[in-house]
Amino acid sequence: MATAPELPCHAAATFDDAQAIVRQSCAPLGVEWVPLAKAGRRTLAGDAIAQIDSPRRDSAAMDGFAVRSEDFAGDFTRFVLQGESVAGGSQPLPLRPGAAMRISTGAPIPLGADRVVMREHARLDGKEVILPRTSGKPHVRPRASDFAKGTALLPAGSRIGPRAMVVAAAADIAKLPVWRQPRLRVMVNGDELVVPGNAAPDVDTIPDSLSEALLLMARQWGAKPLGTLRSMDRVEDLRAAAMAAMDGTDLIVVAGGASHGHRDLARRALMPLGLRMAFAGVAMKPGKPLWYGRIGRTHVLGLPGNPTAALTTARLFLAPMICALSGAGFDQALQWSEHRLLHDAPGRSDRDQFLCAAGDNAGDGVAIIERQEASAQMLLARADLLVERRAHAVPAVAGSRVRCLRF
Ligand SMILES: Nc1nc2c(c(=O)[nH]1)N[C@H]1C(S)=C(S)[C@@H](COP(=O)(O)OP(=O)(O)OC[C@H]3O[C@@H](n4cnc5c(N)ncnc54)[C@H](O)[C@@H]3O)O[C@H]1N2
Ligand code: MOO
Repeated sequence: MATAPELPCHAAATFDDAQAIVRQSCAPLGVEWVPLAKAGRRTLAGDAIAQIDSPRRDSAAMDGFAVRSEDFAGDFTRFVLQGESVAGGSQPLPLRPGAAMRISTGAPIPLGADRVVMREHARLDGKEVILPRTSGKPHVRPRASDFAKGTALLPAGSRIGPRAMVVAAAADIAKLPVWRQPRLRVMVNGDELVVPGNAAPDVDTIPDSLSEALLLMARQWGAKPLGTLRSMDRVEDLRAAAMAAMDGTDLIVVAGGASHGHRDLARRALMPLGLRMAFAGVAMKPGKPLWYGRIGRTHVLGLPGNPTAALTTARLFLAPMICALSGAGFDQALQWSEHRLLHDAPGRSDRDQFLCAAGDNAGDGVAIIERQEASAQMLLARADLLVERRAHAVPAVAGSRVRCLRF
């Protein structure tokens, strides 16, 4: 890791350098075994292996009658009824020649039978049943025809969502090896900040609009949010908050206090705790004050205080960090896609820009939102994409394709 730059810092790193530093610094935290019920949204650290065959035995695919195909003598044949096989029942006796066994979907097929005639095609007559000759599907699911015991059903690296959960449960897996979730704490600082819902009576205050959003983003990308610590604009306050934040935490996100103001104290407060900086300042817009370092094993990401800048940089840095720490891989959160610009995008910038934009619902069009102020917040209500405009890029005309990230 690079050594701590002197304060005040300049926009030291390029966006690509900063991404490379963070990518290299964030390795998966370790493996733990969790019960299936706790495995949702976690990332597999090893393959999920089938513990049983599915189906477990040759089974009926329909409710009806199990028969031998060779017993059919004409278009309709009369069979003697021989007991019943039900789902959850044990293997029935072998089917006698000329007999039909009542059977339900999922029930084991008696030895000798090779076909199930559906219930709705059968005519019962006392202790016998008259069945039509059918040449279609035999309605038998052979043992292990879905998967066999020992098969790797979900590869390491899969995220457990509802579909994977069905597969793991069907495989009779009790516990899964998953990567440990990074435990994350948010620190916000500012004398002006109050818990949302408490600002109205005092014009000197504003709602803390970042804490819950950052915790939510963290949870969405696979972290275990531990909560927020708020502090006033005093070094001692911040330091006390940071000491509390360190406890059992893998990743601290500090929002605000990142810039050059004499009250922007975040790094100054954390230095005596052993903070080692990797970069402070990135040539990007928004996000110039972004910084990253470590205190021991704890990662510390410093976001600019301006809310849209904070959320944009969190999407570009925090989300991939969480994915990397939780075994899903840094790039899991950086799935760029190309969209068609709905208007000209003029202007060259000397910094890489990541602009709030709105996709059109119908196609792959995207419109950059006009007022791009890092302190603005209302635009986030409709900014579902970030458009990348690299430094010194030539102006883009309507219809050209731009790289975008889901925001
Ligand atoms: N002289 C300079 N001034 C500024 C620079 C610069 O390079 N030189 N950079 C500007 C940029 S870019 C940004 S972004 C901001 C970032 O400043 P800080 O990270 O130090 O953030 P604060 O000063 O603490 O706050 C800035 C602004 O954001 C509001 N804020 C902070 N936290 C929250 C929160 N949790 N919820 C809602 N709003 C929050 C805070 O009230 C301030 O209005 O600095 C520029 N200045
Ligand atoms: O870059 Mo600041 O992060 O523009 O608002």
